[in-house]
Amino acid sequence: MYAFYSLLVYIFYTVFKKEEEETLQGEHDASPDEPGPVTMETRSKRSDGHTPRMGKKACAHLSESSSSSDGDELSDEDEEDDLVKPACTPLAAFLSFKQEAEKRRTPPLQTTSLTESPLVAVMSHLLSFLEQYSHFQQLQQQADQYRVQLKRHRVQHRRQMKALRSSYRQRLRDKNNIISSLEEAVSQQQSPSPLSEGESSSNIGTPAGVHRLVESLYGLQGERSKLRGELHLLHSQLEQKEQDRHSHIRAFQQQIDELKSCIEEREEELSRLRTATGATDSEKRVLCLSAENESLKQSLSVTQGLLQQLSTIPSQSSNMLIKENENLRSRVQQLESSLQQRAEQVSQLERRSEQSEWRRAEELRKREDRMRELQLELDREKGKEPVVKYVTQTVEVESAATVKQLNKARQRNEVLAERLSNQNEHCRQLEEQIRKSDEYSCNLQHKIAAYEREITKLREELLKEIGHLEERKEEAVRAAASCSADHFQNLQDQFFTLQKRLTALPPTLRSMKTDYASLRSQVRNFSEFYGSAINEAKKQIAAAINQMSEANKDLLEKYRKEVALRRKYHEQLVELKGNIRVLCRVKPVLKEDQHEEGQSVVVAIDPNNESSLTVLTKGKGRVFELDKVFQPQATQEEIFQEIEPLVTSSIDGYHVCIFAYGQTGSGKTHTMEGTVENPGINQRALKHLFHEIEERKDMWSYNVSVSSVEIYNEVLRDLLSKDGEKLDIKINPDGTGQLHVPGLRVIEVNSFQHIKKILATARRNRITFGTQMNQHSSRSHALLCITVQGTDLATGSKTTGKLNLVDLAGSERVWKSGAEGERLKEAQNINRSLLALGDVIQALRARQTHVPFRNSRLTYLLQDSLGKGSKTVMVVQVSALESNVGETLCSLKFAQRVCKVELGPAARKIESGVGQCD
Ligand SMILES: Nc1ncnc2c1ncn2[C@@H]1O[C@H](COP(=O)(O)OP(=O)(O)OP(=O)(O)O)[C@@H](O)[C@H]1O
Repeated sequence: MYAFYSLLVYIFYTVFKKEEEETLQGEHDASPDEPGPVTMETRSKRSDGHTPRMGKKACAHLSESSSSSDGDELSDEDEEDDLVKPACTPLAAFLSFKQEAEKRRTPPLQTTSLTESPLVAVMSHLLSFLEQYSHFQQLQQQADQYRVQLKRHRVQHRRQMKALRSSYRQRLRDKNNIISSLEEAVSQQQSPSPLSEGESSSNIGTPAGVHRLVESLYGLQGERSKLRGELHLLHSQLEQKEQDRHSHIRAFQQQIDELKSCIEEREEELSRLRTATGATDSEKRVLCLSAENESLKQSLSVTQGLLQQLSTIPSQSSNMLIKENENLRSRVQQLESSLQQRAEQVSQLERRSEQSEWRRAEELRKREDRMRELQLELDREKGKEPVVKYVTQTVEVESAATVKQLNKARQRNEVLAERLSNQNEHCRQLEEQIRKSDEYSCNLQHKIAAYEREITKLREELLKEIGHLEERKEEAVRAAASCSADHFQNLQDQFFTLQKRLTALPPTLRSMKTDYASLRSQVRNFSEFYGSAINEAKKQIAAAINQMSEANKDLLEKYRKEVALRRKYHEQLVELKGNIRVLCRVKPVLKEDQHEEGQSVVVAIDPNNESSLTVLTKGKGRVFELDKVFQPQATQEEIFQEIEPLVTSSIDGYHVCIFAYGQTGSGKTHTMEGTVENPGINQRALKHLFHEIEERKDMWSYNVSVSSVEIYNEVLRDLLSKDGEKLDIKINPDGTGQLHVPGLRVIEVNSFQHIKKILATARRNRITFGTQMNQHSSRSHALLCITVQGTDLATGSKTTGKLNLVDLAGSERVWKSGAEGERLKEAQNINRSLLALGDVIQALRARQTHVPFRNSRLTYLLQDSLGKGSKTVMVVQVSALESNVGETLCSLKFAQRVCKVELGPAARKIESGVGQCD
């Protein structure tokens, strides 16, 4: 390694030594007239500030050769000196590098981490550098020679030109003198002098004298024109010479430019090589700085372009913003006006609602007063049936009126709800619009922020550029001291142009600044105004929504109150009448029922009294008082209207039983089941049930389950199961004491459509046969049991309501129906179970401690619905025909007995979150 370094140092030393020797040799060999190549030493000395030998020689030579020249030539010499000077700088740098290398050679070699391959690389770089450098030197020398030759030629040419010019001028001056003297002479001859007047007069007087004078004058004039021609010729020659000189100068200048470009190329190559071979940091820095300078120049031009663009952008964007601002302002005004309209509508609705509420409250107060009066009257005259009936009728009338009013209120509520939904939709649209406006404003602010950033960036760049230019100016001023006059002039020109550009820039910047400031203030004002307008609009919308929701809440509250009141009235009514209600439906006389011609109708109904019915028997009219008697033409809907409140009670957690009783063929199945086109109580009740559940879904959640059984010949059968297995009635092992049927299929239903299918299945599975009295006689009691379990969403309390819909088998007189065999057995079982039902009713009416529920499957199964705290409705079906008068009387007598049963106040089956409280 040491050997390698020694070799490297030796190579360096040898190369530089050789160069020094060559330089010294060149110096000694150089003649004073022809300056030799400029050596490293001379250049280094020049760079160090010493008088260069070569410079001295050149100066001596030039001063010798131009001893007769004027001040212009001296300036040319200076110029030559300046032309030579820049070539010394790289050489000086290289020499300093060499000195450093020599310095490094002296200390002992340190341990180095260089391996063989980097050293080889360094050596190869150095060799290539030396090679390049020698080539560069040659080029420099050539350039110097060319420069000196050019200078010499130029000086010689100028001298020649000056000499020529002066000789021609001299000659011209001589000729002019001659011409002027001749002209003087001629003028003297033409104007006779007063001193020689006598002599002249004597000469003029002779023709020979005059002739001589004229001849001499002509001769002089000819000579003069000749001289003028010569002068012209000289002038043209001079011009030609001048042109030649110019062409020579141009050619030389061209050669100099080519050489300069060649030198620049070489210098660039050398700088590249230097960078590659590990040039000093300062050189690298210079290169980087020059590159940065170039990039800054480019960025300055880009910046200027951007500034020009930006000077136009703010005005455009500000116009856009102003337009947008106006649009948004108008939009906000529209929103405000629409909000005002909505607020007015809401206030109108509120006023109307208040008025209707006030009227309703007034009516309710009156009704309550009336109820109280009636109650008092009832209490006073308890036991007097007519009064009860009167009260009942009055309450019914009032209840019907309340129902109508409630329907109206419901319709009004629906309209209001629709309006509210419209309002909500509009509010949503407004909110959407506001949201979009917000987004747009946000985008604008982003754009403005981007502009701001760009402007700050540009400003920073501009300031940097100004600083850079200032630095360059200072550098130029510094360099001016050492530069030639032309170069200084160029720099000065550049500086002035830059200064002009700098002075031209601020107005643009100022205008841009003012534009930007105005735009920013506009945007700030706009965003403030827009933000406040949006906030105001939002507040108004929120207030309107609150008002609407308040109004809606009020209406809902009123509606709930109305419903609760209605329920209360109904309960009061039921309690007044007793918890068993008996309705009577008279079957219309159908063609198929008139087995014998001329059968008369024995049942009469008073159109003014809906609760009494008269049966003509044996010439006498027997009046039966029931809760309600329906005309033969009464529709299924009318029947259901009467039952509807009880169905609602089952949702509230009451046990309700609705059963149809009557002789065979009297229309029980028609009333309970109906037909597909004209459904009966079962379907309507379930429909109503689901409707009520839907209405209460905000406060309650319900589970509805259904089971269906038939009791045929005292045997319990599942109507929803195909296997027809016998079922048994047992006490529920859960300890509640309630009955249940193990193995009974209970289906949970969640829609009316679902339950329709279940009803169809039950109907299909029920046993029917044709009898003399009914072609499709139901030979069993059918029970449809609906259990409604409700959960209060607010409190968590649970209710369990039951709705038993019973289609009893028809009682029949065996002798009359002609039943035999199986039909006879069926009829006997049917009659037995109906008798058991009668016994139960009797026991309940008589308030016996023991009620024989277990005497039949029917009564056992209906125990829950016929017991205390239940609500029961019996629809007694009667035929109006004379042939059925006996059965009609029996049914009506039974119905009247049922009417007298008191089940006591109905109890709601409700279970709180903690325990059960019936
Ligand atoms: N109100 C009515 N309007 C029209 N038709 C009726 C009415 N009531 C009953 N009917 C008709 O009378 C016939 C017998 O009625 P339904 O089967 O309902 O009697 P029922 O009491 O159920 O008899 P059973 O006890 O034998 O089953 C049916 O064809 C039915 O359509």
